[in-house]
Amino acid sequence: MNPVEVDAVTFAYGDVPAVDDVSLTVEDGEFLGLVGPNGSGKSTLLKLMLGLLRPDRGTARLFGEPAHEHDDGTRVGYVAQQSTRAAGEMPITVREVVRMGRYPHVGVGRFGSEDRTAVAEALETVGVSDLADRRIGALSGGQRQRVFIARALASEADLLALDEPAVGVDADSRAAFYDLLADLNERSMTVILIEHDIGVVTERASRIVCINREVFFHGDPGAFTDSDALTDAYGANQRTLHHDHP
Ligand SMILES: Nc1ncnc2c1ncn2[C@@H]1O[C@H](COP(=O)(O)OP(=O)(O)OP(=O)(O)O)[C@@H](O)[C@H]1O
Repeated sequence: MNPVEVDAVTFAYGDVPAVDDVSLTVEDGEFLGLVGPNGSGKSTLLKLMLGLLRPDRGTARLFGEPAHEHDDGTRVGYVAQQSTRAAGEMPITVREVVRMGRYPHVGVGRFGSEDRTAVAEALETVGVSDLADRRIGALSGGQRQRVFIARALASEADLLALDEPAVGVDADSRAAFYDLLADLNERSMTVILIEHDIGVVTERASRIVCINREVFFHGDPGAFTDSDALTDAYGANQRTLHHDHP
């Protein structure tokens, strides 16, 4: 079953159009890079895919269900724009953040040894076990992103959706973080990454979608680099679009 299927989705914030007639499938195990200029609708499209917004027209399905009905907190790990920065204000430890990933599984029940093991393994996988008892605010931006990935892993997510997760993080930590994403993807995690650094995405993603309200390109990274999609999308006057891409 495909993690994400959006069909002819259109969305506006009041009279501000954000996404126009976008159809897109994210297949199990792929690493999708979602790119486009500022304000081109990337975050909005991701929220539509995850059911955090409901389309004005068209349909969005998440693991086969209407996306907005998929609200049980499992299968999807979402790292929203700036969320790692906001987390810096939270007076809780790294381990506590990762434990939150178990809540959908634990429900009103007790946190058992299986849950503790899942948390420990998630911390280990992203390489932050030694920081587990530190306050999240005492971590660097790069370390914090890893903690959010660990939370998703602890929740046994099959899909990681990240909205510019590395804003404000130094170049070395960013590269290491993206390598971690590529690693997880190789171990069968489906990844959707919004990223403004085109180099980062074309190096690591298996497929690229470039949007500026509409889809300008959808295909493999090599073809994207060789195409005019980038210039078209970035140069587009949105009301007088002229392009040949589906
Ligand atoms: N909550 C909101 N209320 C009103 N308009 C919004 C809201 N969020 C986004 N928009 C508008 O919708 C359009 C698409 O925004 P969106 O954040 O999806 O783009 P983006 O490609 O993710 O941008 P960026 O790369 O700058 O983060 C923009 O014109 C933006 O100003």
